Amino acid sequence: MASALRNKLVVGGVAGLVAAVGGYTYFYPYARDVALVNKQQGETDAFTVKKIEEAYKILQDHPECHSLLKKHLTKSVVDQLKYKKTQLGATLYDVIRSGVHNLDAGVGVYAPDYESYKVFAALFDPIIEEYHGFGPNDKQPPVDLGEGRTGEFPPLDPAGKYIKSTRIRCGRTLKGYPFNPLLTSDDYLIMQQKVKSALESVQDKDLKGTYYPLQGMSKETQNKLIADHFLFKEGDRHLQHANACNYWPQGRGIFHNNDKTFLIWVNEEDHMRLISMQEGSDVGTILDRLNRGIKSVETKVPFARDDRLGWLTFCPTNLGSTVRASVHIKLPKVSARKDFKEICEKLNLQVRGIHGEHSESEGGVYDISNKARLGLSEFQAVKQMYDGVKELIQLEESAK
Ligand SMILES: Nc1ncnc2c1ncn2[C@@H]1O[C@H](COP(=O)(O)OP(=O)(O)OP(=O)(O)O)[C@@H](O)[C@H]1O
Ligand SMILES: NC(=[NH2+])NCCC[C@H](N)C(=O)O
Repeated sequence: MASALRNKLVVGGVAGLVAAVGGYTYFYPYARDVALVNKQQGETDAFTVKKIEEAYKILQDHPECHSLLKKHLTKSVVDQLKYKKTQLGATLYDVIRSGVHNLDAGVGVYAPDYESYKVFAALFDPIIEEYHGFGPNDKQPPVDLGEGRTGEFPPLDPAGKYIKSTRIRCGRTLKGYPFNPLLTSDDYLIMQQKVKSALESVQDKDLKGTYYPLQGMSKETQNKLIADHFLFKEGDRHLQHANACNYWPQGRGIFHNNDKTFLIWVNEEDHMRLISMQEGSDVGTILDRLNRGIKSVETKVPFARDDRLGWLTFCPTNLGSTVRASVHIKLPKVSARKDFKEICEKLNLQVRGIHGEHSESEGGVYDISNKARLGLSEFQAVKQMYDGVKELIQLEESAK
């Protein structure tokens, strides 16, 4: 028996919302996937426990695997965590499966839901500590987007000798939803609708734009957007093996303004990635645009934040400020040095290739960004990139 109360409903004792999406009406329980949760409660089944034990062996036996997962998934951590489950049913195997199928991964773990960071803390905490330098008793500082202080970041390379373009992105999770592996097909449609409606109400002239769902987008358009560095790639094996690409391309898409200087990715790795980018090196202007973009969206869709971990993200490398500020830069002399990567590491910088993570440099152009995102504010994360890149440019100029 179902009793309707405006758009709220109770079906078989379960309270939920009725949502109309794409011409269909869905019943959406407040307690997520109740039937599924009931089925999944209790200890991890013997088959999964065996898979976890086998995974441990695969990682340890592989001489070329150097991931943080391998390092921190010790026998005692396996024994401590192998029977554990979150309320939504995520097991240790769900956390590690990407790194077990991708032995070349640098990190190798993802959190299927928010609770995983707590239930599987014996694995996540040491990985987080090694990646961000953020200990178990540390706490993410309060939000500081650097509003009113973006003038502290004048163009890094005013003459345009080294930097081609600059990009700052952050990630956000919609409150009340788990991460990709636990999202249902309906979740994707509902979340997409929520974000799309929020974006339609953006009034700021230079932020205003259009949402383009991936479903129905021609391959040609998609590939052009990827080649031009605006859209996420498809078929990332790290995400695929994390079970993060279910129902693809449903619920995935991109919003952008006319100039493609303010963009939002929907339901790729994170529920949302907000991006501000443009040619040149005017970090202050780019940060100011991103900040206005964040403000205009967060009033419409509430985001999930944890007191200790800051803004929540699917991958532990993105927690906290979630900010990756990067430049596409050509430094012929410095990048030819054998110790180029070490120099960058010392400056807390991460080096990537021209087509993003896990890609190679082309024509001497590198993607250089801040490495840490947790334990420092948004402003400090941008400053980490800014100061580090400034130093690299000075090194380039002083090199013989
Ligand atoms: N400074 C930049 N200028 C132009 N394009 C950039 C810049 N930095 C990154 N990009 C482009 O953004 C796209 C996404 O890159 P990438 O996936 O490495 O980073 P991300 O969006 O920060 O996410 P993640 O860290 O999760 O991979 C790629 O096409 C990449 O070349
Ligand atoms: N986009 C990210 N979350 N990047 C960080 C890690 C990516 C991948 N899981 C690895 O370990 O190499």
